[in-house]
Amino acid sequence: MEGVAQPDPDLLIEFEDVLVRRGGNVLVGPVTWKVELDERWVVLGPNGAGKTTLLRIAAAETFPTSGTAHVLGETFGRTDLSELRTRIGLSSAALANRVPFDEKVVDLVISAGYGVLGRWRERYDAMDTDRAIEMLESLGAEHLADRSYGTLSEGERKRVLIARALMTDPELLLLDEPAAGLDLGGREELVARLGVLAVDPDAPATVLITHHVEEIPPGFTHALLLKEGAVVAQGLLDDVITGENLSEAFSQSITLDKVDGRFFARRTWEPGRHRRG
Ligand SMILES: Nc1ncnc2c1ncn2[C@@H]1O[C@H](COP(=O)(O)OP(=O)(O)OP(=O)(O)O)[C@@H](O)[C@H]1O
Repeated sequence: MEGVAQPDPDLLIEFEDVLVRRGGNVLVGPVTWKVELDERWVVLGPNGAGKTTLLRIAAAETFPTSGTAHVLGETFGRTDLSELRTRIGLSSAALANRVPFDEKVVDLVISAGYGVLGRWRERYDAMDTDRAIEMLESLGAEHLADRSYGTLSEGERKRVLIARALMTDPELLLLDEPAAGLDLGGREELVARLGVLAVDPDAPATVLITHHVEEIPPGFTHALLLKEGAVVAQGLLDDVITGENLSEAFSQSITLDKVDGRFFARRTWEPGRHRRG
């Protein structure tokens, strides 16, 4: 691995020309991206833009086909990715689908500390339980502790999975579409919780994937906008989340509003455009 650059100790994610190719197709890249300690990033783009593929590299779940990837100061190709994964909190649909329905919520949160999904011990330490309840509290989900995962609503499941991702006090928190499938109330509740986390100086650096600007919690600082695997724009949130950039990413004219620190987007209304004849 001679010639591979040393990681910058101030960066949690440091990608240089990272690219993922499968079967001759470029799924994402080349992406050069740097995430610092106190930053909260949103990765936004249409279906198939490559968001999850990029996040899976940040989650140490997959290698890039080319380029250089450093996460938490570790260099891909030189480090044990399974070790690295223990330092990262991840909530994703792929993970949600693997949770046994009869798993008790508090056990699901605790088991993150042991790097497993299902309950694998008869008893956990009181300290483990206390911390799990604390994490559930921070997401407003402590009342669900004794319920089984299968009985939870979609919104409750999302909050429990984020509590689980926080259980190990990760250095990096990765949230893949945390608000997907939630109704308006559920989305607003989650966005508010994530907004509190975003401004907490003790919270880990966070990367959140979404298709919808309405799901960007207040307090988020940066954005990476993808289209067909390529970066449309990246940098400070207000510089990236603009009508112009969204129009480019979503291939239609988008009008954007910002109210109370939140973004709202819609297709630009063009009178007569949909009239027949
Ligand atoms: N293992 C794979 N082999 C081939 N193509 C893949 C593979 N995984 C993903 N893709 C393709 O790569 C592209 C990017 O997928 P990815 O899931 O990263 O996009 P996304 O932006 O997260 O999409 P969505 O918003 O719909 O979840 C898509 O066209 C997808 O079909």
